Amino acid sequence: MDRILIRGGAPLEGTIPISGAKNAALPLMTASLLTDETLELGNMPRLADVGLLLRILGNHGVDHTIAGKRPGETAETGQTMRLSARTIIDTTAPYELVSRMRASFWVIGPLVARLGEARVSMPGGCAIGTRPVDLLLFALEKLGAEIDVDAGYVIARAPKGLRGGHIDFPKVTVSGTHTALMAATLANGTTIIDNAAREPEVIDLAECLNKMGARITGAGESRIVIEGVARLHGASHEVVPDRIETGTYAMAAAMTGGDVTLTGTRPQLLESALDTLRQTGTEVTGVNGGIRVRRNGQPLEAVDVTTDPFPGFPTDLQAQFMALMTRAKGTSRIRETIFENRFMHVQELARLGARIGLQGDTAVVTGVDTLKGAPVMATDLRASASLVIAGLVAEGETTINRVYHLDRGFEALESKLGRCGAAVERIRA
Ligand SMILES: CC(=O)N[C@H]1[C@@H](OP(=O)(O)OP(=O)(O)OC[C@H]2O[C@@H](n3ccc(=O)[nH]c3=O)[C@H](O)[C@@H]2O)O[C@H](CO)[C@@H](O)[C@@H]1O
Ligand SMILES: C=C(OP(=O)(O)O)C(=O)O
Repeated sequence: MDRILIRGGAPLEGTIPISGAKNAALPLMTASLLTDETLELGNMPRLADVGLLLRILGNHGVDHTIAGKRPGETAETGQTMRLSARTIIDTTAPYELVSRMRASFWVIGPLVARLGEARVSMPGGCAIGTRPVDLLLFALEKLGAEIDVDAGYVIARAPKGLRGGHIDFPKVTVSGTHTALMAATLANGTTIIDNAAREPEVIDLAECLNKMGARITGAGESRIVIEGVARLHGASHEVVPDRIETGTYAMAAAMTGGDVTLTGTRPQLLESALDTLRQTGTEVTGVNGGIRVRRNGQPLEAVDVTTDPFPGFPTDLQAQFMALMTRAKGTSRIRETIFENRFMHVQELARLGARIGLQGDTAVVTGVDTLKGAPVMATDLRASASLVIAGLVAEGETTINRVYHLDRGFEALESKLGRCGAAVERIRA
């Protein structure tokens, strides 16, 4: 297994291009199942999760091509992918593939909407929590699907097609909202989603679906209305910039006392996280085509944070912010409200000398003057990023094991950090 070796100490200085969002790319790819025409997706990140979803879609009969390099394209810039689900050859998504990535379960909505049936393995829990799919199934049932669970598979059937309905989510869920949106586009009649997730990735999916001929209004608000249509057609869409990658490098710049411009991204995608960063004493400004993050000499102030659905502080930046707070002046309380077990980075950060105590859903972080390099283990995707951020300022060498977690969601991490002066190197197994 590959490892990442970091020699801490250098402030990050320079420009980092931000990739297309993993968490938009994945649902957009599953949307290709809704039409027999070609869906073209630009600004697609090169990530392990994208590769795995291609395999899952391929199993259903989706053909794909990845456009050759365009002028100016580098390993750090997005690629263009074309997906064609002309004929669906299999409506089953097998355990072997679905168990490796939760988002692969999301094929269920498009499959049942277009073909009237889907058989998808239960995704199971993961390191950050149990992550049930009850609300996705609740949404499909509201649209008239019959749901059975047999031998670890969810079977959704709607032989006469889905019909519009009222989906009032008892809890905000991104995966539930994606599923409801995709399924309702081809349902007969009008669907109202209440308490919908408002994340930028939901807006991106809705915009792409509308380009494919769907009739969706209100994405980005708590109520989304979908007028069902008989069929969707091909379209071309650019994936929204990755706000989590943006926030991660913003925190890395703040941690190292550097000066970094993040290009190809927008402050509006992560206002809450950027405001929090400003409260730490970091200068954050919108610049033409990106965001500049600078901290020169001033100490980091401790700031309390609670994760929340968008527009709140994202759970996917909680670990990275915790890493930042390990070096702050004073004590920061970080409360996680979305996932019940998203604190596995705590013990790994402690190996580097961080002082963090856990009180139920809250981590209490007391800033220390120095972190010291050590071997650490990546436990999940964003936890891995927190170890990178800590490693960038730790004295000596930090080796991060189980890098495959990072490869799920951070495109070209070593070269993006390396071009800003960080000593980060991948040791291939
Ligand atoms: C691939 C992707 O886009 N992943 C993101 C997505 O995950 P995901 O879409 O899985 O997260 P959800 O918003 O659905 O989950 C939010 C909360 O609702 C719960 N829940 C969800 C569905 C359900 O049927 N029942 C239920 O109880 C979850 O366990 C969790 O506690 O949104 C999360 C919240 O912003 C992010 O952390 C993930 O990075
Ligand atoms: C938790 C994440 O992804 P997933 O939902 O695919 O596990 C994430 O992107 O931080």
